[in-house]
Amino acid sequence: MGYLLTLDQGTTSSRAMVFDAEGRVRGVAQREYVQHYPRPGWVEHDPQDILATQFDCARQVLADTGVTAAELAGIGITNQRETSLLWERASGRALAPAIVWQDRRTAAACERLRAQGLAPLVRERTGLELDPYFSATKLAWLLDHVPGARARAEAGELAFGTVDSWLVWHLTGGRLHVTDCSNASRTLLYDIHRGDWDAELCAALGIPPALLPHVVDSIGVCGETDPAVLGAAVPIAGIAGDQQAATFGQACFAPGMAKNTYGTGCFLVMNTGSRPVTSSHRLLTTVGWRGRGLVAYALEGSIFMGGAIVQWLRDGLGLIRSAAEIEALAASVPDSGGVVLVPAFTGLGAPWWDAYARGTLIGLTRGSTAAHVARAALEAIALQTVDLVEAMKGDGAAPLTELRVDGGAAANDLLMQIQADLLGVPVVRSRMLETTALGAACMAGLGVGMWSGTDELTARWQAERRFEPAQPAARCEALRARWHRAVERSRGWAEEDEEG
Ligand SMILES: Nc1ncnc2c1ncn2[C@@H]1O[C@H](COP(=O)(O)OP(=O)(O)O)[C@@H](O)[C@H]1O
Ligand SMILES: O=P(O)(O)OC[C@H](O)CO
Repeated sequence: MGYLLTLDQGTTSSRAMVFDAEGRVRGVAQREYVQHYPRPGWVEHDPQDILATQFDCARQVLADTGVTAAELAGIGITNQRETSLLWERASGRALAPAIVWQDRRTAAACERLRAQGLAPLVRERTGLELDPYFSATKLAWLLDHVPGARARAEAGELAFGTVDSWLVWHLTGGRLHVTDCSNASRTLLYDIHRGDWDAELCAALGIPPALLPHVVDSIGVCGETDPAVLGAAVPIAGIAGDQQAATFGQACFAPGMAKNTYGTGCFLVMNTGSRPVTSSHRLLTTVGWRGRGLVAYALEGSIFMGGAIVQWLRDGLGLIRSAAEIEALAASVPDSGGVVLVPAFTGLGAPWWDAYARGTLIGLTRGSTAAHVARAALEAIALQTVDLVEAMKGDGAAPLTELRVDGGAAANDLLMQIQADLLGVPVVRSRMLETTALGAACMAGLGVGMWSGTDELTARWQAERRFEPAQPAARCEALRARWHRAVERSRGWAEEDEEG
């Protein structure tokens, strides 16, 4: 009974990991799956792909490690957030592709809701922006476009969920329709102060409450799996959105501690303690985690394109054959030669929140090369992060003494050095890069009482490498000023109605 299994359902891949009682990784299995871009600005996943890749990974990692389901003390689930699914309660069948967090099809709907004056109420109750990023307008779109869905939803025949709910539904053979408070806090429908769904927002956004899952703690047992899925009933003991889980996995337990995850997007999350802090710089206020006596809120800066820029250089432009190749290409030039890439491919998130911004490559000259574009791509990831750190400072957060980092693109040493230079504070890469899965494992470990508290987790956290700032501040200021000029040029570009 000494093992924990985590399911980490990410934007581009599903992963499963087995941890032992000391928090050591015993095995990992990963499967990429297909991204669908049916129209400009749209991003979809096949709900069956999500299930199949995730459950395959779970079975694979158990087989590889020789750990049986009966030896699992608990399961921790962590997931790409906001991505929205609608399914039939009777059959568990999804009625449409999942609308992914990056999808912009509801930009015009958000615009209309803003025009009705809804934004201040949304911000006050949910801590979020009225942006297509979040779940509720995606769900409303599904209800309006899947034939008969609205009437069936009103009749209680359908269920909505973010990816955690979808996984739990199928892990429990349809017995449990739940989401945890961190995922709920990304829907636009959850009052983060009262800790419950908000009837007024549901009405304003056209969401029948009968669709919504029951909200549970992030830490604690909420049910157990159907033995048919993994071979034995296993307690589901932790659930959290992937960025909250990564914050937990980075042991950012004290207020003021922050981490940045460089995955598909980049997500800077700062623990603000047991009370929500309101941002005046368009950062999000979100639930960190709750359960077993712990409560944390967080300020978050969300960037839609992080490592995904590197994927685009690989798949869209063919400039590199693998993500890792970008480092050598970008390092072959001392700077970007004046080239700036604003990766507003799916609009801009914090602190701009411009659903109509689009990708902009500017400053090209006859001397510009693929290497300059590669360097501009890495700089863009780092410059977006600097904007978030500045916004946090503006919100009264104490200046960061260091930034803890993780995620796939954090493996890139050049990117990490550029980040430290531009931030002017050390960037510390944790030994464990899979902090999302680790965070979910820790939550599950606390949830089943295998671990006593966060002190144990803090003691286990280790840095792998520290990147010290090495560039003069004046040069960094000049780069930021040029970046902001380019951002201005990217804004408000898409004018066509992409709602379809
Ligand atoms: N060496 C690298 N340099 C820059 N980006 C990288 C590197 N390795 C992976 N990436 C990027 O990291 C992302 C994958 O990170 P991951 O944490 O697995 O993302 P997610 O959880 O969002 O699926 C991809 O977008 C990929 O392009
Ligand atoms: O799958 P990731 O790691 O890119 O994370 C996605 C975020 O949860 C979206 O908010």
